[in-house]
Amino acid sequence: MPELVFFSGTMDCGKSTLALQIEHNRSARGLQGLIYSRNDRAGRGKLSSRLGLVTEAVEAADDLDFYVHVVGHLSAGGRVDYVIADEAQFLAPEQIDQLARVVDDLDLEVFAFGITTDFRSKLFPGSQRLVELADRVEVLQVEALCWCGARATHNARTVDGRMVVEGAQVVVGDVVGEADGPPPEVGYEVLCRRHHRRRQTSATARAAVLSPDVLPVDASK
Ligand SMILES: Nc1ncnc2c1ncn2[C@@H]1O[C@H](COP(=O)(O)OP(=O)(O)O)[C@@H](O)[C@H]1O
Ligand SMILES: Cc1cn([C@H]2C[C@H](O)[C@@H](COP(=O)(O)O)O2)c(=O)[nH]c1=O
Repeated sequence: MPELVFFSGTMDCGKSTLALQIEHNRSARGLQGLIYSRNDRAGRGKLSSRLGLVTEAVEAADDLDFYVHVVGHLSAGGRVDYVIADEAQFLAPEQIDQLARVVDDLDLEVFAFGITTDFRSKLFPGSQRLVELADRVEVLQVEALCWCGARATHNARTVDGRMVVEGAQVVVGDVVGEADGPPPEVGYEVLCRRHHRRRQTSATARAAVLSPDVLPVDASK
């Protein structure tokens, strides 16, 4: 039976890479997929991975109806064996319902990839609907790590290097590492829950080590 599968995880845990691998393995066997993405860092109409691979994709704008689009493709004589939707957290809940309809009414596999929660650790509406509707939710096997070495489960946003918990839900950007030079205006860092709650990024942890007189943790939190 075809399924709606939600591959979820933090930023930078390999979701887009897996999407490209699923696409590669299926197309190598002569299957044809429709690939969608939204707000990919590489630009409109792209699905890109940090490993350097990139492929063309249909940009899933607000007004795209997935069911109508797939049916249109089939009606025009196109072949569709499966559907891939990357950056699915940015999709509207109704678009997730349309993906479920593609599975149920067109008998096609749908693989959706996205982060579950935003920088405030709140569900994205698209991810919430995926958790509600997916046949399976798969957590990526390659764990992203917090600076402390624990499994990263949360996404932090930094503005000018400082972690923030207020702002627009959607700001396209990338994770920034210690070797990446001065912080960009808006960056992201994956953290474990403990350090997300304490708002301790790698930069603040480093600063605390350099200033041992400063107590690192507010015990009331
Ligand atoms: N230089 C590198 N060498 C090996 N693996 C890398 C390198 N750069 C990135 N990666 C891998 O790629 C992953 C990010 O892949 P990507 O598909 O872009 O993530 P996501 O879509 O989840 O944000 C990293 O977690 C890491 O495993
Ligand atoms: C946490 C968070 C992330 N985003 C953006 C930043 C990136 O453009 C994407 C995630 O892409 P990835 O391939 O999973 O790294 O989402 C956002 O807009 N708002 C957030 O809170």
